[in-house]
Amino acid sequence: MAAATPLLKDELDIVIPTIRNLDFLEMWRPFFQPYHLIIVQDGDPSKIIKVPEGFDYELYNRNDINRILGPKASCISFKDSACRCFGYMVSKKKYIYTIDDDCFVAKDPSGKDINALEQHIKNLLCPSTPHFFNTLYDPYRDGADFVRGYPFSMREGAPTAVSHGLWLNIPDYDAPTQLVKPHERNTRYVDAVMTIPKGTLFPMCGMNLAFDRDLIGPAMYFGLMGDGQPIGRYDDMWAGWCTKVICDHLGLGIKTGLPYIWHSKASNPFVNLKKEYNGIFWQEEIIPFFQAATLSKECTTVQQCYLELSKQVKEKLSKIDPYFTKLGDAMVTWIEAWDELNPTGDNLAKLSIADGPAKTKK
Ligand SMILES: O=c1ccn([C@@H]2O[C@H](COP(=O)(O)OP(=O)(O)O[C@H]3O[C@@H](CO)[C@H](O)[C@H]3O)[C@@H](O)[C@H]2O)c(=O)[nH]1
Ligand SMILES: [Mn+2]
Repeated sequence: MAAATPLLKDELDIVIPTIRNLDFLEMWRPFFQPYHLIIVQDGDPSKIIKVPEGFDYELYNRNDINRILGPKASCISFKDSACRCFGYMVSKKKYIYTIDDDCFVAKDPSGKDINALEQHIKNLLCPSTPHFFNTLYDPYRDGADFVRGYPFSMREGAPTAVSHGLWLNIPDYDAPTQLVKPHERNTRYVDAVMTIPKGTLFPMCGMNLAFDRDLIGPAMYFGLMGDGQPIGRYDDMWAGWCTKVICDHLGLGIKTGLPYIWHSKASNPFVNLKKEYNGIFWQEEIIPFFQAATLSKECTTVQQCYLELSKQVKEKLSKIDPYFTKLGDAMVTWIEAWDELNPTGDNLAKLSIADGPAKTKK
């Protein structure tokens, strides 16, 4: 009997930011091999990244990013995993899964390998419930449903834009927490997927993340981080806060919980503290900004929402630090670059990327 075609095989790209050889793919081969990979090589572009045989991929290094985006490449971070968002921009697929190269296949309590990609796809393909919390968690999962008192008029749910997975072993802690709890490991496997309620922000981690690129792609800008910037390790957080405000405005859902991956390596907490330092103070003002952010009803596309948000960032956050003026401008550049690489309607003909990625493997 012919093997089943993997779910969304030709509709999903796997985006991996990296500074090292991608041996970790060997463990993911059973789950990832059928899919196309977009590898975003950070750091020194002259370094050769080895990719195991048998994977279909395209690889972009900094020279490629500069060649493809020209001056707009300034919005893509350098020497920070935030560079991964370039992969979202160049993809032509409806769905994206992004994973760090120190994340491996985890096992569920029965000892079975977890196909994280398959669970993310299930999360994305069924609705979310941002407008009314279901106390039995995801009502669309086998063995669950809406509980008594859940309005029948709301049981269709909302389209799911983001699936936020979690991590066993090394938890995604900030540097201060990691410094005081260096040996803490996450051993708790919680068998739940839940929708983050409308009006509630959350700390989005880019380590094990999937999203519907058609629904929310332009909001997944990972900001200006790393080299030359006063902040790092707030790339995914920034994208998550912008994305949640826009999802709430557009009536889209974000889920968190399963699947788990095995996060194998803790990065250096002292290095991380230097990267996070400003963010730890700034977020005390950034969060109230996003909590209060509203978008006008004329904003009906992600791009329109994002551009309106960028104006508010410059108006209301620049008092914290001039960095937010730069970030607000970079948010505009990101949208311009996104629309240039992803033309719709009459500007389709304008597309002329000099040539494709430096390296591809079919
Ligand atoms: O300069 C860099 C450093 C790393 N990368 C690639 O990015 C990911 C994450 O790197 P790493 O696992 O070393 O970092 P963590 O602290 O565990 O990552 C957490 O911080 C978040 C980002 O700020 C990240 O999403 C979290 O998982 C790896 O694939 C590295 O190869 C890079 O591209 N450039
Ligand atoms: Mn890591």
